[in-house]
Amino acid sequence: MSSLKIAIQKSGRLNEKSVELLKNCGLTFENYKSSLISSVSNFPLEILFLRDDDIPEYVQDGIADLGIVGENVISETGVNVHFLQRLGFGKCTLKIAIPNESELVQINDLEGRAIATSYPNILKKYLSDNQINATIRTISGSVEISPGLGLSDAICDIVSTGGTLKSNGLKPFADVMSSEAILIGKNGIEKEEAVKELMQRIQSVLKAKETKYVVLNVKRENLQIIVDLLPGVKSPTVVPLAEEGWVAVHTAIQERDFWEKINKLKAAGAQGIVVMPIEKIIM
Ligand SMILES: Nc1ncnc2c1ncn2[C@@H]1O[C@H](COP(=O)(O)OP(=O)(O)OP(=O)(O)O)[C@@H](O)[C@H]1O
Ligand SMILES: O=P(O)(O)OC[C@H]1O[C@H](OP(=O)(O)OP(=O)(O)O)[C@H](O)[C@@H]1O
Ligand SMILES: [Mg+2]
Repeated sequence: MSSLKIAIQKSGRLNEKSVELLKNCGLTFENYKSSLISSVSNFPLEILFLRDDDIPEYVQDGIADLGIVGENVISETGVNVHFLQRLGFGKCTLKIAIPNESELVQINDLEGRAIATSYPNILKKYLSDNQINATIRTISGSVEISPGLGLSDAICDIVSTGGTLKSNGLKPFADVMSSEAILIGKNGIEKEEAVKELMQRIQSVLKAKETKYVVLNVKRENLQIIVDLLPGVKSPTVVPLAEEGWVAVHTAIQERDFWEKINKLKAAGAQGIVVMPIEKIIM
């Protein structure tokens, strides 16, 4: 069987999580920083380590079959690729930001102003959708320093914690797009058996990540309240404890419901609650 090729970021914000995801899918490969291509020994896949800006076009042109890249970069390059899976990491927002002391109040106030960005195409579309004429100054990095240097009145760049804006005396002004890492494929690749297999593995890893395994002890008389709170993947496993009248309940709960459920479980008499990560969930 000929190998598929997947392009991931060589270094930077998405590299570590992309490698971790592929390893969690059971793929075995060398991850030397110096090698730009690595073969997976137990799956028909080669990994190309690239600058993230190049990944969408490599996938569109079929040089790579698959890629992991930020939605922002896909939009900026305007490629025609297939979105296979949102991956839940690399979450950020592309925002317009202005100096703290700026007199701009609403987005229409950007009319006639200069905005520095590494995302000229996304910004151009945003401005045109909002019928604003502004000058776009394209720079490739360290965008946040440009208002301080007198190069622009505003910036359009990626924000996550907001720390970089703050330390450069800027404040958020408008949200342009939200983004996360996406698995993309060249058109038609989703029909390949190996891609289906890889997608199934990725989905089971993602599903496991958002779920926790919970074990707790409860008096049998309170069991029904606990079972009602914990539907589990199918239904909870209930096993008797050595101590008469007590049972252990094993189940899975969604990470997002975690604290709310844990407090309700404690209120319902649950004791010795142990919460564990899950590696994979195969449905
Ligand atoms: N602060 C952040 N928090 C979360 N995700 C981010 C953050 N900054 C960037 N990202 C996401 O990670 C992607 C890669 O960011 P990074 O800063 O590593 O890009 P880069 O410097 O252009 O890398 P390359 O050297 O590959 O061209 C971005 O396109 C975006 O999707
Ligand atoms: O809101 P924050 O959490 O501060 O993150 C935002 C910063 O993160 C990204 O840069 P990165 O640190 O990846 O460096 P780079 O621009 O050199 O790629 C982005 O370009 C912002 O500058
Ligand atoms: Mg880049």
